Parts: sequence; C-alpha cells; structure tokens
Amino acid sequence: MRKIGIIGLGHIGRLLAHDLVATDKVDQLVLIDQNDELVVGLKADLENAQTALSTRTEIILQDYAALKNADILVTAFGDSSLLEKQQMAELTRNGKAVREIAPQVKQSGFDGIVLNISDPNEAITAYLQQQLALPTKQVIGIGTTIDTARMRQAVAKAAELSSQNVSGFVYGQHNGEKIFAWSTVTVNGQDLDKSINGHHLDQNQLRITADLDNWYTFKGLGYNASAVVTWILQMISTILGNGELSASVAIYQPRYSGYVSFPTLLNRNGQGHPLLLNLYPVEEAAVKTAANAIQQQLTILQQGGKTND
Ligand SMILES: NC(=O)c1ccc[n+]([C@@H]2O[C@H](COP(=O)([O-])OP(=O)(O)OC[C@H]3O[C@@H](n4cnc5c(N)ncnc54)[C@H](O)[C@@H]3O)[C@@H](O)[C@H]2O)c1
Repeated sequence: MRKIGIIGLGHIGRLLAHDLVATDKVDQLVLIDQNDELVVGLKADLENAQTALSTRTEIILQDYAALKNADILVTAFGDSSLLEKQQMAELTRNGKAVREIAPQVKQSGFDGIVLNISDPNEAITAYLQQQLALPTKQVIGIGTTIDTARMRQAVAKAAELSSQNVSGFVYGQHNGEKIFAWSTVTVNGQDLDKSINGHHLDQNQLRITADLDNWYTFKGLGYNASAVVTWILQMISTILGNGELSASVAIYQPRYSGYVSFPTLLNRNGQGHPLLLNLYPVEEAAVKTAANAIQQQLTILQQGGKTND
C-alpha cells in the first residue's frame, strides 16, 4: 500500500493532493493543515473528483498518528504571501511551524522519506532533519530543483531546442546564493563555449532569462506551484519505484558539514550518491559561501528565531 502525507495545503499542497489522486499515485493520503475548514473542503472536493476515476484513494484528515507507516511526507507549510515583502521572510515563521509539527510527526513513529518544499528551503530542511531526528538521507528539500529546471529551459530556448537536451545544475541556496554552475552545463554533451545549434549563448543573459521566468510567475499568480508539484511527483514516483532520478536538492553534504543544494541521485531510500562534478574554483567557493549562509539561518532557527538585530 502506498501512503503519503502532506502537511500544508496551500497552493502547492492542494495541487499536489489533486495530482496524486488523479494520477493514482497513492492508496492512502493523509492531509494536515492548521486550517480545519480548508482540509474538510479539500477532502470533499477530492472525493467528488474521484467519481470520474476508476481508482480510489482513501483520504485521512488532520491525523498525525496516521503518518506512522507513511512512505513519504511532503511538507509544504508556510505563508508564501510573505515572499512579496522579502525573500527570507518565512524563516522565523516556518521555524516556529517546524517546532509545532516535528514533535507530532516524531511521536507518530514516521520513518519514511521527507520531501520538504517549505522555504527558506535548505535551512528549513536542515532544521526539520534535526527536529525529526531522522537520518539525513531521509530528509531532502526541493532546493534548487526548480532553479535548475529554469536554467535548463533558458539554455534550451536560446539554443532553440527542448530542455531535455540540456544537462547541468544550479547549486547553493534556492532563495539566496544561487550558483549557476556553468562548468556542469552541456547541451547534448557540448560545452556552452561552443556554438550550439548555430547560437552563441551568453551566460549573463541566460541567468536573466531563468530568473525572469520566476518573476513573471510570481507577479502574475502571486505564487508558483506547477513546476514544484510536477518535480515532486517525479521524486515520489522514484521513491515509490525502483528508479533513480538526478536532481539538485537540499541534502546534507559532509564536505560543507551541513545542508546545501547539491546534485544527487534520489532512489527508494531517499538520497543516493551525490554527483561530485568538477566545479570551477569560483563556483566551488560560491557553494561554500551558500553553505555558510544556510548554516547562519539554521543557527537563527535553533535559537528559536531570535536575530541579533
Ligand atoms: N523551494 C521552492 O522551490 C518553492 C517554490 C514555491 C513555494 N515554496 C514554499 O513552499 C511553501 C508552501 O507554498 P504555498 O504557495 O503552498 O504556500 P501557501 O501560503 O499558499 O500555503 C501554506 C499552507 O501551510 C499551512 N500552514 C502554515 N503553518 C502551518 C502549520 N504550523 N501546520 C500546518 N499547516 C500550516 C497554511 O495554513 C497554508 O494552508 C512556502 O514556504 C513557499 O515559500 C517553495
């Protein structure tokens, strides 16, 4: 039996719940949010939707104990409207949420894989791992997965190809020190310093295009959800199946003694082998800077959200 929990049913959580039910990825779905009316409404809506399906998902509401034998827990709590004010505005707010949520998850005996979406992603993932006291391989954040996807798309658009032809990763910190690691980026095996499909690609322009995609989505919708949910569904399929997926996710990296967004393989155990690619020294230094910034945020969270200013 495939069992998944989602904590936080805002833009992301409710779209994910719908997609899991509609694509028959889950037998039991545990839905938890601080807003009781929201979860009751969502359950009714999803059950109505199932009248058009030949599959059935059992939906369980507001029951932390039901997470005990869940395979995966997706955390998508927060208040994404705060991002309009400041990129890191959710830090202390979501730190408090971790202190409310983690003891209840821990008490359930949950021992599956956590996929964290809540921001600031790397620091909240690290804090969740500490508060849940689960092995680091089992607590993964979406990290710079979407930034990586946007980078690949920017390259693909400029080269007039589809993004499946592009490989490479964005490292570091999703809402902060993002490192577009050009040393890792290739188009069908070709480096970017060569002409690609007749186009000479300008890295500065590519970065602007990738960031603009995020800006347009946020300005138009006030949130972004489709890309995140689609990638999380891929990760869920990988964890529940036998495959491996490479993604730049928030993982514990021993070489930085902490969490940072770093390319790695995901598999049924959660985090598999990290991809140790040869970065340019300047990229390597920037990843270290990002890891330090994440560590500083983690320290703020560990102190209960109190900053010195
Ligand atoms: N890393 C990424 O790529 C990425 C992309 C988009 C959004 N995000 C982040 O994901 C999170 C969710 O985004 P969203 O747009 O769905 O947010 P949202 O504001 O629409 O919804 C958040 C939900 O979490 C619930 N919640 C808050 N605190 C809770 C608690 N203590 N216990 C239970 N439920 C709680 C709220 O009631 C709300 O329903 C945010 O932190 C957002 O910044 C990350």
